[in-house]
Amino acid sequence: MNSRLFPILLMGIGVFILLSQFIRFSLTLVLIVTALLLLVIISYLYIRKKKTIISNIIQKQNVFEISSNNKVFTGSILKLWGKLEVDKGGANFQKELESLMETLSRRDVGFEYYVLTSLSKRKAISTLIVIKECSNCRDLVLEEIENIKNIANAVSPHIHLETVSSSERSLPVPGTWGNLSYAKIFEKIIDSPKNTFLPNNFDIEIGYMKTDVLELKTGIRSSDITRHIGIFGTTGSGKSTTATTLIKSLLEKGIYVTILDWHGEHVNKISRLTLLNSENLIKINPFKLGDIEEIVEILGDVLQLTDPQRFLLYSILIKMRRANRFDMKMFSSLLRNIDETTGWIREVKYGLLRKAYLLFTREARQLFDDNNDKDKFDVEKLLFNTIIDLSFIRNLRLRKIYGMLIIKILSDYFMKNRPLKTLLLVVEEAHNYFEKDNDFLEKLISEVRKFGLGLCIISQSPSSITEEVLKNTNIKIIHTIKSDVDKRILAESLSLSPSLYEILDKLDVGEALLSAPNIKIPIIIKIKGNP
Ligand SMILES: Nc1ncnc2c1ncn2[C@@H]1O[C@H](COP(=O)(O)OP(=O)(O)OP(=O)(O)O)[C@@H](O)[C@H]1O
Repeated sequence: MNSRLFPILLMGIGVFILLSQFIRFSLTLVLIVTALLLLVIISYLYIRKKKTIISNIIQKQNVFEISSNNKVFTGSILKLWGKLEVDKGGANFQKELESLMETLSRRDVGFEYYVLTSLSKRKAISTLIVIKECSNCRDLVLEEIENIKNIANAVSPHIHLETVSSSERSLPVPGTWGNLSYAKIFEKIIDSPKNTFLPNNFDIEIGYMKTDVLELKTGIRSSDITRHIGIFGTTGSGKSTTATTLIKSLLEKGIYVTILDWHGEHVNKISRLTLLNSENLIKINPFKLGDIEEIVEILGDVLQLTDPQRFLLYSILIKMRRANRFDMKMFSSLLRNIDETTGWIREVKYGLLRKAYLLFTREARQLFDDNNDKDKFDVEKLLFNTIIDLSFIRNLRLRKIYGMLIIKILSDYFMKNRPLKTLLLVVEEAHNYFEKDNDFLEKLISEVRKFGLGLCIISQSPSSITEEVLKNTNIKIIHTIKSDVDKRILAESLSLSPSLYEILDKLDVGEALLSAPNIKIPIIIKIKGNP
């Protein structure tokens, strides 16, 4: 019991005895009054004891002194910083902090240590509070701070301790709140996107996004795939794996996929897709396919024809249509029989013959020569859900022509038939097709979206792809990019913030920057590995 209770009790009893000389009290009244008196005194003392009264806080030279219930506590506060040495990353701050706390907890020098974390305005700061019950002991506290800094140097070399100077803001002293356990983190800006930016409206899951506290599944909307997809990244950064993850998710949703596989990378990776290669190749007759101008555009681009040579090619194709003959022999004979009325025509004719010679080679005939005059084939049956392995076509220009003709067949089919189905045409090594301004491809990419055909353009060299095509890929999945030109072009097309631009060449394999219509700002995600 409190030492002040006895004098007060004695005083109360004395007053009562004095009064009892003048007034006659009954015994019961005496007992009741005494009990009440005792109750009041005990309650008063109990309430007084429960209250913690901080009467004074003084801060001087980064050392504070707190007077609380007639006791004095002296201490200091140190801010925790993570130090990263350039070119020597890999510091595990959390582990180092734990070693520091463990070492401090073994110290028996009368100090107490608290790690206190404040969270405000998307910023978290952790501090180490060093405190001891003592008065007039600033020097002792300063000495202990020096000791702690030396300990930190030894056991947690990447943690820097900085004394916090006084501020206008007052916070409750931890001890007054009981034995709380505090989180341990360093000062950092929490850069996780605000709730409104989180990509939660997706139905095609492709990976997850890491925030400071959790991993959030993330993806794109299947309804956006006709707005075209671009997957970019340096060799080995994870492009094909990302495409495979995406394709498998799309197939599960009932969306059709056709892969134009330049290097045969996808062969055997997706069992649900039929493989087309040299064994079961579909022969295509380029002279028979739709719009003559587009055929001239495709052949002219690959064979690098001059404008007069394109014109000559155009006139030959018109003649083939009129004669209703589309075989290579007819093409060859019409070309050879062009009147050499002027030297200029002769020059153009032999220039075209020289360049078109590629179309008469054995390899070309295996791909294009279609003598049986069949002008229709079942596009859905033959081309939907297939991997077209182009790697067996040795001549790269023939490979490109064949790939472009497949793109044309599919786009014509969607535009003419509007099949109420959605197909994603995956174009691996897309810079081989979209490398220069090509009216056919530019027109195609802006038009086909309305008809249910989406393109997924995969390339390690976005700077080689025409700007129009890059602009038209509304979903971009960008793996690490090392070349400055490529980084700049992608950053400009997405108006990236300087911090995201800096990250572009530092992403790990499988990590990517995702920009899509279902998210407000680009985010860094980890793509699911091959499911
Ligand atoms: N999301 C991922 N998770 C785990 N591993 C991955 C991931 N993405 C890629 N990898 C690994 O990285 C390697 C290269 O991946 P991938 O072939 O997809 O890269 P790429 O960019 O297509 O390369 P290239 O341009 O040479 O074709 C593979 O061995 C793959 O296992």
